[in-house]
Amino acid sequence: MEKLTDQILHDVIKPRPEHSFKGTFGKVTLVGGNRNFGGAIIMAATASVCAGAGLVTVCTDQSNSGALHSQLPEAMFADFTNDTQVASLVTAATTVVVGPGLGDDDQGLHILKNVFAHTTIQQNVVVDGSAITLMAQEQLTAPRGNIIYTPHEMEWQRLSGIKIADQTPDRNRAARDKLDATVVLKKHHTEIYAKEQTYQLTIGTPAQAVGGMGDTLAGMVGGFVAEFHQTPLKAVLAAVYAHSAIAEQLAKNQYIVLPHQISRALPTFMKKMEAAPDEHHIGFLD
Ligand SMILES: NC(=O)C1=CN([C@@H]2O[C@H](COP(=O)(O)OP(=O)(O)OC[C@H]3O[C@@H](n4cnc5c(N)ncnc54)[C@H](O)[C@@H]3O)[C@@H](O)[C@H]2O)[C@@H](O)CC1
Ligand SMILES: Nc1ncnc2c1ncn2[C@@H]1O[C@H](COP(=O)(O)OP(=O)(O)O)[C@@H](O)[C@H]1O
Ligand SMILES: [Mg+2]
Repeated sequence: MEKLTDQILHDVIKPRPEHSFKGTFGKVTLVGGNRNFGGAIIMAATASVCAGAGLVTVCTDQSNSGALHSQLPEAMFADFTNDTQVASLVTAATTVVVGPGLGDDDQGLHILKNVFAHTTIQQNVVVDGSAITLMAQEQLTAPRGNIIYTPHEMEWQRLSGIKIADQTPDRNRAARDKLDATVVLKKHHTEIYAKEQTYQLTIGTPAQAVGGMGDTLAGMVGGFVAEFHQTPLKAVLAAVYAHSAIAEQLAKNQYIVLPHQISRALPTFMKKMEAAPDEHHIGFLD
């Protein structure tokens, strides 16, 4: 297993080209957030915006519209029960993030099937939270695209059939190979199962054990793969690393870290990381 270092940040986060516009940095469509879990998709969208995705649209329950706009005016809103609109927003995206707070009821299933029917082979598709649970429960076929699953250990148990206690690297890799996708297995020292290699995060803190932390990671992964689309796997690895690196910095002075604080720290963090390694100092929030 290859241990990730902050080199991955320097490999991925580069100064932005002068000749660019929002379209250069990808379009992310996020789908999730039912009446009860609106915060999940707002946190995910906040992470995508703060990571630097060019355009971000959120398909969610109508009741979340006001909260979304007041928290994140940079994002656009669509009603996730409008199948036609969701289909066209999914098709128009370069990256789709589906699942945070979607819910595993009939409404969530209907929306997920509509999303899965409209992704394309060129897109990155981040499948998180309820979308993973529904896929496992309903034995749904994976959608088209570069699929990135971001399960926690229980979601991975549901998707892979491997009980948490039996989730060894060898078994996880065999399950990944069957899925033919990138799997970000979230836990203390998250493991990333990619086609050729397995990577391990050796940073991160229990201060991250807070609801919404994974929703934020899903949005960050979506934002990074949209923005750094030339190197999608490295973008995933950099997002996973940055998420915990920022959390560790905040945890120096905080007992717990709020997920949105990670997102809000991203622009400053990324500015420090665009410089060559010897030009930055590690206390980037100082
Ligand atoms: N503010 C919000 O709106 C929030 C919404 N959320 C959404 O709620 C939905 C359900 O997700 P949940 O994960 O809460 O529920 P799940 O039922 O999918 O998973 C939680 C269960 O898994 C077990 N578990 C075992 N190992 C675990 C591990 N390493 N990490 C996490 N759980 C582990 C827990 O004990 C618990 O029984 C998702 O769509 C999620 O995005 C959550 O993210 C919490 C915050
Ligand atoms: N003790 C811990 N040490 C390091 N990271 C943790 C710890 N607990 C949780 N995390 C991280 O927090 C996130 C939790 O994801 P998830 O359970 O999906 O949260 P949610 O669905 O509530 O947003 C993952 O990225 C996981 O690696
Ligand atoms: Mg989650």
